[in-house]
Amino acid sequence: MIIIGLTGGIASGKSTVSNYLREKGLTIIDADIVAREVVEPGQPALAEIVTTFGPAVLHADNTLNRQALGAIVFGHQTDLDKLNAIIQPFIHQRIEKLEAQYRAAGAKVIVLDAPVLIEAGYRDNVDLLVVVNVTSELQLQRLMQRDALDSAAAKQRIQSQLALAEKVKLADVVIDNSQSIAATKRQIDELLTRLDTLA
Ligand SMILES: CC(C)(COP(=O)(O)OP(=O)(O)OC[C@H]1O[C@@H](n2cnc3c(N)ncnc32)[C@H](O)[C@@H]1O)[C@@H](O)C(=O)NCCC(=O)NCCS
Ligand SMILES: Nc1ncnc2c1ncn2[C@@H]1O[C@H](COP(=O)(O)OP(=O)(O)OP(=O)(O)O)[C@@H](O)[C@H]1O
Repeated sequence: MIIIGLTGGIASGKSTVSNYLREKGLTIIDADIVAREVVEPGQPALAEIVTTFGPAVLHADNTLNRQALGAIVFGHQTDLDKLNAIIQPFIHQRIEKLEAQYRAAGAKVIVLDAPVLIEAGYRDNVDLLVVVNVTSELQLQRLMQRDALDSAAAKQRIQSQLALAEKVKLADVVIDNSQSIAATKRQIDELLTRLDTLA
C-alpha cells in the first residue's frame, strides 16, 4: 500500500485538493477529523487538556471549546507545544489504526491529509509527500476570508506552523494552488496519471 502524505500551510488548499482526490475515488484519512475524534467527551486527551488549560476550555455540555483553546495556543508557542505533546500521540495512534484497517481491506493507495504532517514528525511514515503551495499574500487573504479572522489573528495561525517555503523544500511533488481551482485540478490529474504509471 502506498501512503501519500498531503500537507501544506493553513488555508493553502489541502481540503480543496483532498476533496478532488476523494471525488477521483482515492481513500483519504483526514487528520483534522481524527484530531476532533480524539477530544470527544470521555476521551483521555480531553481530560488531559482540561487538567493543563483549565475548565474554561470546555463548553457547558463538556465538549471542547475549540475557539477558547485556539485563542490560548495560537500565538503562544509554549502552550501550543503543551497541547501538541498531549494530543499528537493520540492522533498518531488513531491514524496508524486507520492505516492498518485500510491495509487489511486491500487498499492500494491512501492519502493522509494532515496540516502539520511534517511538524508532527510524520514525514518518514509516508511514501510520497505532496505539498500544496500558495503565495504568502494569497494564503493570508484566503485564511482571513474563510475564517473571518483579522490580519493579526490570521498571521498568528500561519506562524504557528513551519513556513510553507520550508515544507516545499521537503516535498516530492508540489501543487501550486495560487491560480484557479481548475488549474490546481489539472496538476492533480497529472499526479494521478504518474501514480497510475508507477502502479
Ligand atoms: C487548537 C484547536 C482546538 C483549534 O480548533 P479550530 O476548530 O479553531 O481549528 P481547526 O482544528 O479546524 O484547525 C484549523 C487549522 O489550524 C492549523 N492547526 C491546527 N492544529 C495545529 C497545530 N497543532 N499546530 C499548527 N497549526 C495547527 C491547521 O492548519 C488546521 O487546518 C485545534 O486546532 C487543535 O486541537 N489542534 C491540535 C491538534 C492538531 O495538531 N491538529 C492538526 C491535525 S494533525
Ligand atoms: N485556487 C483557489 N482559488 C481561490 N480560492 C481558493 C483556491 N483554493 C482554495 N481556495 C479557498 O481558500 C480557502 C482555503 O482552502 P482550503 O480550506 O482548501 O485550505 P486548507 O489547506 O485545507 O486549510 P486548513 O489547513 O485550514 O485546513 C478556502 O476558503 C477555499 O475555498
